[in-house]
Amino acid sequence: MAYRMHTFESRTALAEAMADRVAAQLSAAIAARGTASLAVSGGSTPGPFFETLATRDIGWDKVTITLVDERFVPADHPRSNHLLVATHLLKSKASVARFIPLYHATENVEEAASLATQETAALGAPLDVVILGMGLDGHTASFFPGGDRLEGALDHTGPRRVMTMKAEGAGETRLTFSYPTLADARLLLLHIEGAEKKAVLDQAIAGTDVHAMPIRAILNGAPSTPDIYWAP
Ligand SMILES: O=C(O)[C@H](O)[C@@H](O)[C@H](O)[C@H](O)COP(=O)(O)O
Repeated sequence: MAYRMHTFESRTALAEAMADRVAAQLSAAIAARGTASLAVSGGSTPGPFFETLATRDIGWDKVTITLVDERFVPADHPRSNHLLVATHLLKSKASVARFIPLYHATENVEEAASLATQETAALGAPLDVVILGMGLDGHTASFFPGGDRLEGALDHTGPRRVMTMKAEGAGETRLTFSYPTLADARLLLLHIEGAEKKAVLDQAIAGTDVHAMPIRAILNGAPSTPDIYWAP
């Protein structure tokens, strides 16, 4: 396993430190290449961090934000990760950032995945910053244990794409970047909070079966060494 652990006294301290780290990486990308790319996860954890990041004074007009994964629901649906980002991140100084959604109101989810693959290809590779979360089942992005396309999603030599994923623990059908797009980010972060998530992380570190706990594919063998940010 290769990772760097960053532990904080409080979730506020974590949000401030991670916002500084992400802002610095985005600014460095803009200085080096004129633009920056940021892919974020959804769920219940990142909201306060998004609010903090949105206050950072960087060249947000040169930043494109997208999602690590998305539920196949429209942007006005309460389970939408696009809605989460629009509410908590595309505001304040970050309101001028460009956003590329993964969801498209297409006939079927495969068409939406194909459109999202085309639209996000413009971000180039590697992405500058990828922020992952982790579920209590050890999933990350939409790499769920038992996912119908988990094998293809985790293929280190597979195409950089947005693909569909169905799994018992996922709720709606998902749209998710594949492993190659996420795992070689210039800055690869895993943001988890609480004692339960720490126990799941420890369990993931103690084992090797990536199908049982897909987060292991990030902790072990990712081209980029992930920085884990954790607070109780
Ligand atoms: O769409 C999603 O749900 C996320 O992208 C997903 O991968 C998330 O990071 C984990 O499920 C953790 O979610 P919580 O922060 O809600 O625990």
